[in-house]
Amino acid sequence: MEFVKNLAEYQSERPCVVTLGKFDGVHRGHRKLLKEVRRIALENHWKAGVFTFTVSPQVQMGRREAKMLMTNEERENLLRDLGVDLLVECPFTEEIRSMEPDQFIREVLLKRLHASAVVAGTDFRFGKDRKGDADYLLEAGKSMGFHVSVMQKEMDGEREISSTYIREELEKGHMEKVQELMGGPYFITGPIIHGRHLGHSLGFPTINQRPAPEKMLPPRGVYFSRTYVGGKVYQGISSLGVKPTVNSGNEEGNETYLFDCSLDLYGQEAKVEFLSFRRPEEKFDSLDALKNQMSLDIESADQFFSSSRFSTSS
Ligand SMILES: Cc1cc2nc3c(=O)[nH]c(=O)nc-3n(C[C@H](O)[C@H](O)[C@H](O)COP(=O)(O)O)c2cc1C
Ligand SMILES: Nc1ncnc2c1ncn2[C@@H]1O[C@H](COP(=O)(O)OP(=O)(O)OP(=O)(O)O)[C@@H](O)[C@H]1O
Repeated sequence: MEFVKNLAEYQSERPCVVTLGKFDGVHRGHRKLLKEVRRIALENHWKAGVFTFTVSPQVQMGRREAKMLMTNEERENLLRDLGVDLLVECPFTEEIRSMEPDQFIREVLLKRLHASAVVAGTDFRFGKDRKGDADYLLEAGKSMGFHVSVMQKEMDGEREISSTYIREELEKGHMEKVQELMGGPYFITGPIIHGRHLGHSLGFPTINQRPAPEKMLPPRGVYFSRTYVGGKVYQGISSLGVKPTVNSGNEEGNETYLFDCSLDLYGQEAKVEFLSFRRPEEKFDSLDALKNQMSLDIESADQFFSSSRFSTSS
């Protein structure tokens, strides 16, 4: 996949079919557009392109409402896996914000991306003050000679699937619903770091991760999870939160007890999928009480994996 960060210095030689937007979470609605992009690209031997914006972690730090379902890197990796050939990640600068729709089409879509086709949802807006819409794009396509596909919104019953809808469900810890809307489980990625090494003495060693500051997290608590690390997949149980029983700090982290794993995994990248919420995080009076609860959690995870559709995937 070609990855372009500096649009001003880029000019595609080959034609492309492109879809545009934030694509946070790369949900089922987005996937519908991407499928159409791939179809058109294959049919015409064009590049399958996505134009999106860089989300600045600095701007978002500490602003809960601005948190993202995916980091830029997670989105990039997923788009690559979904068959995107060209990803343009553009900072949301004043220059871009103030472009009239016509100027955006000529300068960005035609000149820089060499777009021969554009794919968008019915509510797509672009250009200064969001003046450009799907109808504008269709008209421009006719007069300037590029194809436009406007796709109906993918629905969940009466409600349109959107990143906003998924954020609402994530805040409630409805992981099954989030998975259904996204088209895959909610996950975090990051290196395995050192914890306080208490896990071994408790009898439940865990891998520790610190999620990216801009990453939106489900409620603090215990989740049945699946982890990809070192080329393997493990079932397990994760605890997301601040560990109030053993910690006085407020730094949020994720700990995962992997079933059937005794490897040293420090420093490796891991992807942890949160499949189902089990219970909220608690502050226990003693380590023994915490340990008893962890045993119960692990028992319930065994049941979850043997009775659920995740039972065959480890
Ligand atoms: C299944 C599971 C449930 C947990 N639940 C809680 C909890 O409710 N409250 C809490 O303070 N810590 C909880 N923890 C975190 C433990 O406190 C933590 O794993 C232990 O202290 C080891 O930490 P360390 O890796 O930093 O050594 C849980 C951990 C796991 C694996
Ligand atoms: N449910 C959907 N079905 C089909 N296309 C969609 C759907 N949701 C968004 N799109 C289209 O995907 C592109 C990118 O959408 P974008 O990520 O900006 O919006 P969104 O998912 O609705 O998020 P938000 O809730 O933040 O507005 C746009 O062309 C948009 O119309």
